[in-house]
Amino acid sequence: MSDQFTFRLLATDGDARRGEISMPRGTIRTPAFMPVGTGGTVKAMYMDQVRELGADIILGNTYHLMLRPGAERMARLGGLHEFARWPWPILTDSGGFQVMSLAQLRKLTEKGVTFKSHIDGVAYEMTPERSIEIQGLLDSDIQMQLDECVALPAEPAEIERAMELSLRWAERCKTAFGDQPGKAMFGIVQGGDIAALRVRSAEALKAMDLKGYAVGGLAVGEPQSVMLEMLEATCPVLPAEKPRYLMGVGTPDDIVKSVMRGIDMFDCVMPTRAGRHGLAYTRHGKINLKNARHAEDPRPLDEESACPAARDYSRAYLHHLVKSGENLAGMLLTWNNLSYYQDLMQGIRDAIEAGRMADFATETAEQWARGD
Ligand SMILES: Nc1nc2c(CCNCC3CCCC3)c3[nH]c(NCCc4ccccc4)nc3cc2c(=O)[nH]1
Repeated sequence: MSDQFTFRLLATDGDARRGEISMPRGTIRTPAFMPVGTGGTVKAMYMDQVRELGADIILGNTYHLMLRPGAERMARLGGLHEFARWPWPILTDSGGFQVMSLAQLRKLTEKGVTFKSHIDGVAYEMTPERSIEIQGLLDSDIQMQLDECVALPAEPAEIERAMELSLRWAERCKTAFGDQPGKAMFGIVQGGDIAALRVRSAEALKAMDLKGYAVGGLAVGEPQSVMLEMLEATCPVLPAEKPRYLMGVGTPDDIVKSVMRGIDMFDCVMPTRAGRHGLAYTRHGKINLKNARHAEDPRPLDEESACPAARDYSRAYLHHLVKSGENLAGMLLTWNNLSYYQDLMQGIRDAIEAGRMADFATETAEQWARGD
């Protein structure tokens, strides 16, 4: 059977890449932003709205879904695509990052991590093998290896230990995943803020000949400059013909700068979480609709947007909804924010094809700085 997971480079502009991932469930245009659908839902959105905004792929969360409704139950219900009515590609994180940030009483050993559910205190063990098994039960299209991500700043010895453990877990995940045509398992580069460890991690993962590579261990408290330096150290080592996914990133500015250093895929809770907290992302920068200055502003967020949430509602109305705690506030602002992020990605893809990524970066930064 011909390989059903392919990545094609369509254009490059400096280190920026315009590409396309083809999978049985659909095509992913890169650079891509992947909306986060933690518990099988992109919060405050209907799935067909998410699709209409231009999302080719969404994220699911192994940690949340294994706790509720449960991986075996999800499989009995036909898998996550059927459950959530999203027939296109889904990428699932391995759960390790969420365990370390959400679960209680975590114990990490060579074998894996044991923890108690933050929902009902039930004890679980997550090993590389079980993480891949759960992602398979969810019928995930792109599965992430189980890894250990350390928060920064951290001691070099600690960063090295976690990086080397993650490499051993990558081997175990590769073995557990086996050969699943049409699906992919991505390795995750670790190494904290130490370039030499990043290079060692990337070289070792490259030797495993995986279908794609994530850069993890970033957006965990380090300055943007350090994150960008780590990308400059890591991306040149990764195979050019495989996709690169920067986990948990980020703001529009993070995304533009990371694309220019060779990243193809992004995920972040920012646009959805911020939307539920009254924050709007627009071409002119971030707007906090809680602020009283919007109370009588009749203008929409962005009259040139194709998204009704950005074009048809006054800031005064959005301010009212936010102050009143209305559900519609989170719905409209999430709709606006995801629309803005997908428009940003479309702008980036067009700019790379036109060989004008540097100009695009300058223009967008000027617009954000202008505010309104
Ligand atoms: N396996 C793994 N996952 C990581 C993640 C989770 C990515 N989103 C997963 C989705 C799956 C479902 C939920 C999320 C990260 N997220 C961040 N930063 C988020 C920073 C942030 C925090 C809050 C708001 C905005 C940004 N760094 C990350 C590093 C790693 C990593 O090394 N390994």
